[in-house]
Amino acid sequence: MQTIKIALLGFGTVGQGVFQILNEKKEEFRNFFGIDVEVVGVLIRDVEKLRPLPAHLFVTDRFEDIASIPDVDVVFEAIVGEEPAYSYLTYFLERGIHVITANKAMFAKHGLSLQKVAENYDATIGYEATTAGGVPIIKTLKNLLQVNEVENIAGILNGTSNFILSEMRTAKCTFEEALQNAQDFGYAEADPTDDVSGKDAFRKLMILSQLAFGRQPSWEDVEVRGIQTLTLRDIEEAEESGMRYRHVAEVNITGSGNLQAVVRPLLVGPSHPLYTVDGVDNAIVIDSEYLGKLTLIGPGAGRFPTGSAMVEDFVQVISSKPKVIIPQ
Ligand SMILES: NC(=O)C1=CN([C@@H]2O[C@H](COP(=O)(O)OP(=O)(O)OC[C@H]3O[C@@H](n4cnc5c(N)ncnc54)[C@H](OP(=O)(O)O)[C@@H]3O)[C@@H](O)[C@H]2O)C=CC1
Ligand SMILES: N[C@@H](CC=O)C(=O)O
Repeated sequence: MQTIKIALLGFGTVGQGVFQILNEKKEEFRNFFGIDVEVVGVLIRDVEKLRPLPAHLFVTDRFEDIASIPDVDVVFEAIVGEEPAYSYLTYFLERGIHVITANKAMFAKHGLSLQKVAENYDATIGYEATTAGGVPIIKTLKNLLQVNEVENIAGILNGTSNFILSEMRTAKCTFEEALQNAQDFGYAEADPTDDVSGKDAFRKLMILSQLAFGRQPSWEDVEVRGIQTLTLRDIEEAEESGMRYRHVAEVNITGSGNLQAVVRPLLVGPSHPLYTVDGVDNAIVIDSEYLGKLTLIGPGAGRFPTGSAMVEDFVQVISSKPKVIIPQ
């Protein structure tokens, strides 16, 4: 049986989710695809940290160690920030190694360039997990775009912000308490300022814009506001008047072909499609030419939803690339 060798970059919330799912699905990979899946190396930053990893598994803080493992087929990347992630992924793609990433800070800026590298070297880059956690927004948009022009995308793209707003409203906790809970659940970014300032939702919106419209608006033209200034009183007052705060990111194309985007807290009423979306869920409303409005809702962050999105990309890679699975 053929063995697919995997390297993991990052072993935090997301990396651990991927590792666990790959292990739990070993039998299915054997039965359905006729492959053995083996994690051959894990890159982390701090080798002193205790980790739930088998003792025999190769763990290192040196990229060169991972890069020199022979015959790696697929790399999962779940580290933090633009660099060194962009350089690492370029390195693998240029060697024809398939890459699956959850790193939206890197992908919003360098996604297009990485996709070109992947194409040039007959490799694949999967990025479902960069946007809306476990919600299959990237594959849905790709499908839809085969027939439709997209006109507008609007949604809740940051699970931490939605979780905080929901906790403040339902459990009456303070912003700080709710944020601490989101961090404890593994929803928040390493630097949660990115979540509550709207920056994380903005990056995801740019990834969606690139896919839906083939381009992004100029970043400096996009108004980006987060939820960090909302108080418990603001949220209570909204509730008293039958409204709820949602953190909404939106991009649309105008009649003259310009892109307009905005990221901000919005007051919505009961008839709004985002009114009932609570907790860590994300929701995206796509308005397109023939289909009209399609709404996707589901877990927008966390170990297993994000890990699942990455392993789904992996299945896509192994089932569509003949050079990964050599037909028997
Ligand atoms: N948490 C979530 O729900 C989601 C996260 N993401 C994205 O996935 C990525 C990972 O997130 P998450 O797992 O939550 O983050 P964590 O902080 O939990 O884990 C990050 C992991 O990457 C390692 N790491 C960080 N920087 C480097 C580096 N320069 N070189 C080598 N290893 C490094 C860390 O090593 P060490 O353990 O030694 O510190 C750690 O194992 C991020 O880009 C995030 O934006 C995407 C969707 C959802
Ligand atoms: N911090 C992010 C994680 C997923 O992308 C979020 O809360 O949405």
